[in-house]
Amino acid sequence: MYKFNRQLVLADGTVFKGYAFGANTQVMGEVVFNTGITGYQETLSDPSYNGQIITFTYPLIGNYGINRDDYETITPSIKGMVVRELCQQPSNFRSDKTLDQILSELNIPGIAGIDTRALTRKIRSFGTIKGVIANLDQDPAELVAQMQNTPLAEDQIAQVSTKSAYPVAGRGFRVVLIDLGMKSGILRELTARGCDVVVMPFSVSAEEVLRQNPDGIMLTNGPGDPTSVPQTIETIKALIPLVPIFGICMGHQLISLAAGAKTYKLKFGHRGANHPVKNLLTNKVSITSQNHGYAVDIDSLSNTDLELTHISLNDHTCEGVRHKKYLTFSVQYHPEAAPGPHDANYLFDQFMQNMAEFVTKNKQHN
Ligand SMILES: NC(=O)CC[C@H](N)C(=O)O
Repeated sequence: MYKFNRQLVLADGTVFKGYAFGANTQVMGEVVFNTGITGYQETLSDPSYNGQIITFTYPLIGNYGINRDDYETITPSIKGMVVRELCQQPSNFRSDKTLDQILSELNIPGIAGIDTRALTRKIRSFGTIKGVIANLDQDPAELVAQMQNTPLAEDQIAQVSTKSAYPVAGRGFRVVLIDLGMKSGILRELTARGCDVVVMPFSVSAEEVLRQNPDGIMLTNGPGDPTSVPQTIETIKALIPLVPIFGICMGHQLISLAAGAKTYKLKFGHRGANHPVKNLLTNKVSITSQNHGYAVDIDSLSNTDLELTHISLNDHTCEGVRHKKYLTFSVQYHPEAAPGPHDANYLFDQFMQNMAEFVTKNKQHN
């Protein structure tokens, strides 16, 4: 029989004992749960999870291994991983290492053998909560005191955004992508449509963006509280009347704030690949990939030039908006669909159409 050798201690003093995998290091983070049945590689490498400890509700994780292609960033920055059962013998033709191996290499600890149903029910009832993954010899009371004295990081976007601008050349529309913690899938969807992308840091000014002579602006996903980047909100405010904008997740929240709406923190957020969203313009429902802890306040949209276009069918929160006058729209979920499903991929085509309309109207060359 294996012996317990690691613990997950929550800020309210609850202790879950389990088995160590991944790196042998102690971490603190916000404990959240993800309801995807597959997609653990995309999830562990999604920069929007920066600083978080992810619990998977699906009971077996690691069964198709880790492959070369499915990373969403080169340097994953989750704090830790909590699973019910870890698979150490993956079976898939693309697999080249185990989940245990990659987490060791990335210096990220995991804990297995946890009653993830009990943990998830707790988060659902009381909300997301701080937690520590530590070896069993650490005193839980001391860990709780440490958590109380350590606030969660406030500069999360700065931690994961690119430090300087770089081009990803193409022959199509010129897109300035403001990197708030970009998932590679967003770049993949733009380059698949031929876009000539310039990736810029979150702190970029409107003048620096406009100097690239963009046909459109892409605002990506990103970690933490959307109100923590006031200068990015100012940049977006200045750009909305000038260039078509497409926002995803954090990008959606920042467009809404720039237009005068409000955001708030959800009790336990939406994380998974199975969230139903209704498009109010077409009455169609998409099954979507999601990862967010904040949301746009629907009531606050009434004081803005934005209109509600999508809602969550689980809790009726805001899932998308568009501008009444300008070619700006955004969604709270992930149409780049990594790990899938692909229902909402059409939104990238909508962005291409908006850029075509803008170029035809405003950029007729002699
Ligand atoms: N994936 C994202 O962009 C998430 C946005 C924001 N960090 C939230 O939790 O709501």
